[in-house]
Amino acid sequence: MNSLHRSKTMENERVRIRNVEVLSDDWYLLKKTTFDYRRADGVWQTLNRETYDRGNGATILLYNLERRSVILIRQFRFPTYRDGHDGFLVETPAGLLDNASPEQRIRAEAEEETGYRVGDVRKVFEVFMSPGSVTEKLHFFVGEYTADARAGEGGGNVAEGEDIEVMEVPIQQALMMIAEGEIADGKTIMLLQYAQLHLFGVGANRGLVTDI
Ligand SMILES: Nc1nc2c(ncn2[C@@H]2O[C@H](COP(=O)(O)OP(=O)(O)O[C@H]3O[C@H](CO)[C@@H](O)[C@H](O)[C@@H]3O)[C@@H](O)[C@H]2O)c(=O)[nH]1
Ligand SMILES: [Mg+2]
Repeated sequence: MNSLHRSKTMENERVRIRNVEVLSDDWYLLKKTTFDYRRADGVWQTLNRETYDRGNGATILLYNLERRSVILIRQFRFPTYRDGHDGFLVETPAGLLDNASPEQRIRAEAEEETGYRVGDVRKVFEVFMSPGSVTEKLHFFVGEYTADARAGEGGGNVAEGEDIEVMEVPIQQALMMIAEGEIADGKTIMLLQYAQLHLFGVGANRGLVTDI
């Protein structure tokens, strides 16, 4: 049978959970699960997998068609601080859902991190960003901003250690930053490429950043 036509139930029958061990619950949840997995040839195999569970999240690209610009943030991301990287990442605003709906959460998060009050938002993807180890599903949005929609400074929550720089960047420059490795965050690259293809509407067929 073609893999596209397999039902979810049939696929679930291929997995039997045997044991779940919590390795750490200090901040979020790191678990080790032992399960039996039925391989494509029908043979059962026992596997162990660690999963890191921070819940789900949402992110948004704020864009302005007239100014041909986007809002990006820059912040220190400790896990990336190694192997020669300084740990400062240029990203789209994002936050964990904490039991709120993705749309509700991304509005609040965008304003907290960038200061911009967001009007209509559109959902564009729902994606597993690191499916080998992280349980999180990330909800992707785009929304227009205007200069007068800046309700505050943004910057994030100081008490939680957030120290966020807000940048208005021309779309062309943002795309160049991907090409040059200055933007190295998956969600941000996905949203900027979405914007290149579907929002700013130039260079879609040619795919060259210089065409924008
Ligand atoms: N004490 C402590 N605080 C932590 C820890 N890990 C994260 N925090 C704090 O938890 C807060 C989470 O901030 P959010 O803005 O809600 O989330 P985020 O870190 O920006 O995550 C977003 O981007 C991620 C990367 O793309 C996404 O994975 C995630 O879904 C979300 O969209 C931050 O204040 C951060 O300092 C930790 O281990 N210990
Ligand atoms: Mg955040």
